Amino acid sequence: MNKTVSILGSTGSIGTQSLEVCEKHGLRVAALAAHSSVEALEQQIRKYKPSYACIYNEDKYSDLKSRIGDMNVRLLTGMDGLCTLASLDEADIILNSVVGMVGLLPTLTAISAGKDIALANKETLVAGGELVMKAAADRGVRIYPVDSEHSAIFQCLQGNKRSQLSKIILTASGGPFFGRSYDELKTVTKAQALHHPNWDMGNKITIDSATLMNKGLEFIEAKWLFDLAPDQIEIVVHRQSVVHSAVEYNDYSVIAQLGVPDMKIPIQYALLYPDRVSCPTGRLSLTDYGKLTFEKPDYATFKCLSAAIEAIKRGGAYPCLVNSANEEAVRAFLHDEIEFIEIGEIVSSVLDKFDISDIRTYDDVMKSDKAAREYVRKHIEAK
Ligand SMILES: NC(=O)C1=CN([C@@H]2O[C@H](COP(=O)(O)OP(=O)(O)OC[C@H]3O[C@@H](n4cnc5c(N)ncnc54)[C@H](OP(=O)(O)O)[C@@H]3O)[C@@H](O)[C@H]2O)C=CC1
Ligand SMILES: CC(=O)[C@@H](O)[C@H](O)COP(=O)(O)O
Ligand SMILES: [Mn+2]
Repeated sequence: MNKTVSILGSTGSIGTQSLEVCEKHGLRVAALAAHSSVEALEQQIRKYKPSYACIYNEDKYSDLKSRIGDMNVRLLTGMDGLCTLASLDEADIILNSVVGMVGLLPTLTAISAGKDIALANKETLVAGGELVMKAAADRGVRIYPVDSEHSAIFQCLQGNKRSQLSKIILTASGGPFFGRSYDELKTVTKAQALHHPNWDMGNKITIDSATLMNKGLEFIEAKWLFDLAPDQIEIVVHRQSVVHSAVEYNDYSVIAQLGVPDMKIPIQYALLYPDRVSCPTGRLSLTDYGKLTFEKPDYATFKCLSAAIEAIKRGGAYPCLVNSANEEAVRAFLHDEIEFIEIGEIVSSVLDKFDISDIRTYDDVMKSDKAAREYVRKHIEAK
């Protein structure tokens, strides 16, 4: 497996698991990037000896630079640095696992450079899905999904005709608050929201799972990755996170992908596609689970989910607006500025506050992003 990988977001949940996969299969790590985690990035640079590293936060640059003075690595910073790592000559594939729509420009840069992408950063496709998919098609670049549900769908498509797909079944764990009423959600705490039943992930996506915004983002991500109409996507709550998603074909045969809830499986499939070799994880024992359950989501209680679906049905800038509003609302919740219940209120209010506008360029995305964030910040300050 002599592939070379550039990892954006290497100190996070996906990034560290990707490094385990690289180590297990002898993939070379050409580049590592983080936002501010100087110590963790220093350790990774010492261990993996990349040619390039990037610390996005410019205030952390000199600290990291002095720590790694003895290492033969080119250290960069800021968005220019991140984009350099996204388009490295020596990388065969770029793994984008930064969090948030800040990952969009590196994704577009990787595509311009003709680099295949293993994409975990779902906000990229939510904010700029049409731009990304068109650019990838024009440049002949492959986007391998890392998100577990999208990897499952991608796996279920192998060996079948895309033209004979009738719909996909996108599974959702339901998060820590599945079954709670709207009133019950008013008193949940940050610690409870950060406790996902099945997955150990970064804070932002863990909150998204609790509000079910994650499933809304994944609905939009699936629309773009697999060229689906919204009515071809059915969301099913499956509490055990063993069936990672499924595809129904025209003959009503449904093909699903199953496995233990461990991101190393989809990460490895994206990095080593189409090879299937031993993964550093456990085996699935269906008899240990005994029972797998499937239920309908509660769209009225989990307002983020319905807002995201409405946004992609309306199209234009709406998916970007709900995503950016969510990023700001989650940031505020994590900083104890708002309550959990307000995240859904804020995200859905965006649909009434902004008129439809087109997204034709990266600058259009950034304008909508700025407008949504300003709106949310003012809303929170005015409280
Ligand atoms: N975790 C999971 O199991 C899954 C995650 N995803 C998606 O993958 C992405 C990453 O999630 P996750 O790993 O959980 O998140 P984490 O918060 O654990 O990690 C985020 C990583 O991105 C880095 N980062 C953030 N912003 C920047 C930036 N501007 N420039 C460079 N690096 C940056 C962080 O650095 P630092 O440490 O310095 O902050 C960190 O390394 C998200 O989009 C998420 O939705 C999808 C499916 C599953
Ligand atoms: C592991 C992964 O892919 C996450 O996106 C996961 O799906 C989150 O679980 P939820 O189904 O609770 O959103
Ligand atoms: Mn997922």
